[in-house]
Amino acid sequence: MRRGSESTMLLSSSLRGAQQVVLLFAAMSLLGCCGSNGGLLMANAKVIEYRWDVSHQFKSPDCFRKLAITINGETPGPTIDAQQGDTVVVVVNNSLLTENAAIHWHGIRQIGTPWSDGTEGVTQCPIMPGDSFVYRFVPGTYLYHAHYGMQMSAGLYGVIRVAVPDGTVEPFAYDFDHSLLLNDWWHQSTYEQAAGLSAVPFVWIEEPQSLLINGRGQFNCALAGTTDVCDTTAPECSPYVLSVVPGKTYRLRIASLTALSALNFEVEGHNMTVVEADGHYVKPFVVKNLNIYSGETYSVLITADQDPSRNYWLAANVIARQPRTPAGTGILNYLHDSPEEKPPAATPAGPMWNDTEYRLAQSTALRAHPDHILPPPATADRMILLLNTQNLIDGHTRWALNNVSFNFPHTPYLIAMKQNLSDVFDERPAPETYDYKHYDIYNPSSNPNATVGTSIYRFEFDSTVDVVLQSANILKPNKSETHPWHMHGHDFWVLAHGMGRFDPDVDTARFNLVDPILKNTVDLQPFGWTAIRFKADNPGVWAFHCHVESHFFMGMGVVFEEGIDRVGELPESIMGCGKSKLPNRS
Ligand SMILES: O=C1O[C@H]([C@@H](O)CO)C(O)=C1O
Repeated sequence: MRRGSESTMLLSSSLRGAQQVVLLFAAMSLLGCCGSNGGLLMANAKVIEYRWDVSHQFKSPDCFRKLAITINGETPGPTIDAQQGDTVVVVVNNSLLTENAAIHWHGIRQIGTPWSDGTEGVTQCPIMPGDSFVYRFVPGTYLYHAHYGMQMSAGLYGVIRVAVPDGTVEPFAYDFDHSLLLNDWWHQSTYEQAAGLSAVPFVWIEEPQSLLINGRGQFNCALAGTTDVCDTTAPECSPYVLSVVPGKTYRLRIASLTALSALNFEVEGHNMTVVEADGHYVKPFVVKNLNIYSGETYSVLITADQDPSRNYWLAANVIARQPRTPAGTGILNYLHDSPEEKPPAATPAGPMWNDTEYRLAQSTALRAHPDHILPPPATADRMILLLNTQNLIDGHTRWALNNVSFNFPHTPYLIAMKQNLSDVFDERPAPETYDYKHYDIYNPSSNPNATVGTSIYRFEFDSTVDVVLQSANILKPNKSETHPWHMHGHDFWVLAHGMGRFDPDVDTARFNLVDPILKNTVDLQPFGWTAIRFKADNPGVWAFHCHVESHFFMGMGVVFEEGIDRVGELPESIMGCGKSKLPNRS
């Protein structure tokens, strides 16, 4: 079982160089080894080194030219391909001319290496020259992306695939393995977007211009008004083509790093069997359409068993918000002489965007694979209710949890706590609940004011915590939104989803304690609630936030701490900003 079988990093880097940060990942053995500070590399373990140069480049992923943040000139960046037991070394050269960077390894739990999580303001200072980090991987499908400002939607992202060790059999079989990374894409720069979100009056980012499949989309250049910046014939924006051999079975690792959009993905004419979610095996179930929220990964199996005399669409459609973006398309290619030949059918339109019941049905269908169930503790030591609201603070539109909108300090919490720095964050406990008996989730709040805060939730080490996310009406009447919540440093059990107001006296009876799936990202539906449980067993400080980049930017997140006294000496490499840089740190 994956939880508890991870072990601690064993390598550190001696590499140093101007503008370079060295990231080391050690994927440790699952096979019964390793206490919390030990670790053996598997007999056939490899060290895989990646050298990444992060820079601004003009790119045209959807045919429209725009400044993007790239890795080695590309967006998405390279796929990290490793096998459990391998050590992955990523040497990052920060060539952004005027910006820092931070890269979060999304889904990697960082047990024993909380400083390696890559979250600016929470676990580390932004990437500075000469830093070195150690990371570890467990098998599954994960993601990496910027966790600094709004650099994620500028293109700084990619996929991590960790294969099981040789000789380990997965609970399903396939012939080929492909990754499909889904993104949404705006033509406005993220700097303009951030300025608008912070402005009074508020300027919303609106819906994306395009949806991308593996970094490729097709914007209708006629709408751009000028051919100087938009060229539909640019090879960069030709559709992504997945070529298949009739009769073969494909594992598609479908991953979403959208900045805003929830998506529905389908392969025209082909059923998909869902077998993995967020790095955990699921009880297989068949779908024609897959809902996927930002920060989630799924593996599905498809068999190329359809009429081989034509091609088929790969299609992603916006759901959960009124779509103003055409489908993102690619081609499933049976015709090896004409890989880009358009399929002879209309682009799949996906389900109704506002069919919440349909989305809820998929979310509740996700169960742990019968042979890979790790049951949750039967009871929790603490329950936190988090009311998600949109608020006005001094005229600014913000998101808040229990009326506190998160504003993270630029001295990372992890460093502040280990170094006993004072005045970095509000040390009063963050609010545990809200007035759930009386709060009307179906109407805009009668008092939209909230406060901005930096307080956090502190857990007793190894305790069991339930968090219930409650969504509510936004500032406008008759509207509530969908939020994908992502937790750093942990996988959590998804105990239940429900519609309406969560009542702890009644709804805890609905918790699935038998075969809940472990995930790191979960959807919260409009006017609904989602209950999760986790063990506070990973010493460190961890963000838990809405994975909609603009919502996190507008305060939609909280911070958890557990076992800070068990965190070893911090590597100097993570320090180098804010108060932690000062020689006199008290
Ligand atoms: O945070 C958001 O702000 C807008 C809207 O609610 C206010 O214009 C929107 O759709 C969001 O998701």
